[in-house]
Amino acid sequence: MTFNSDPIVSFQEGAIFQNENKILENINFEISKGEFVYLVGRTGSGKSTLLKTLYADHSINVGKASVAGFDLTKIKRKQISSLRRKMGIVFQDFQLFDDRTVAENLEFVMRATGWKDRSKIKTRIAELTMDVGLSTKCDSFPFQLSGGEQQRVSIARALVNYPQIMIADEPTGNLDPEVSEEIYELFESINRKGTAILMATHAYSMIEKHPARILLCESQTIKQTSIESLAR
Ligand SMILES: Nc1ncnc2c1ncn2[C@@H]1O[C@H](COP(=O)(O)OP(=O)(O)OP(=O)(O)O)[C@@H](O)[C@H]1O
Repeated sequence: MTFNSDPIVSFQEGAIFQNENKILENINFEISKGEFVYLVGRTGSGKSTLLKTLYADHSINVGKASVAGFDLTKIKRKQISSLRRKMGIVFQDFQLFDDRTVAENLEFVMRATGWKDRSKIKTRIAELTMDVGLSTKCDSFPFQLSGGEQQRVSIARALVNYPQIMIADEPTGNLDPEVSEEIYELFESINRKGTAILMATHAYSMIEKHPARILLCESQTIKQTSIESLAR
């Protein structure tokens, strides 16, 4: 049996621009399959731009950059949906359809990504809502849910197609500490089942409680750091 140990994310000498402005350069890092990695850095340091680059919402033309086997420097528009099917994306502001129930929010993404069989869709929705602790809320609308529950729906939506990596951009930015703790625990349980996670966050107290490798956006590049250096 051959074991494929290629990293899920790999950058070599990458540089990312916003129009003609350089946002990040000398980007050199890898994320292994199944790894949990934090991305930290001051406001405006380039975290969101890096994450957008990973899901091909922002282009990269300098250096080497790949995610889940896709070369981001060469990716074609028509390949982007295949790339995104290998990743789950979670935002700070949930981005749910307010006029659809939890089940309908999930079904919408499933149908948009090629799911057709009614009974398979139903079974997957039951699994997903169970995995994120929302089994009893399938028929609720987002406005009937707490912020933490809404974020659980968006995490379930990101998991629909069994992603190899989840990209989360400040997923607890709108949540209080107690609820944030539950969301971190949920990400940890998803990670234990084998999905890599790259999470941008400002919540150092959460990193202390849930340690993992930390990448820092600083001085227009990406460095590896530790919670001890950040706390100084
Ligand atoms: N659409 C855009 N057009 C022009 N400049 C942009 C755009 N988006 C981001 N920038 C600039 O790129 C730089 C990096 O922004 P980015 O949003 O990636 O930072 P961030 O680290 O995610 O910040 P935050 O923690 O506040 O989310 C900033 O200087 C920002 O002003």
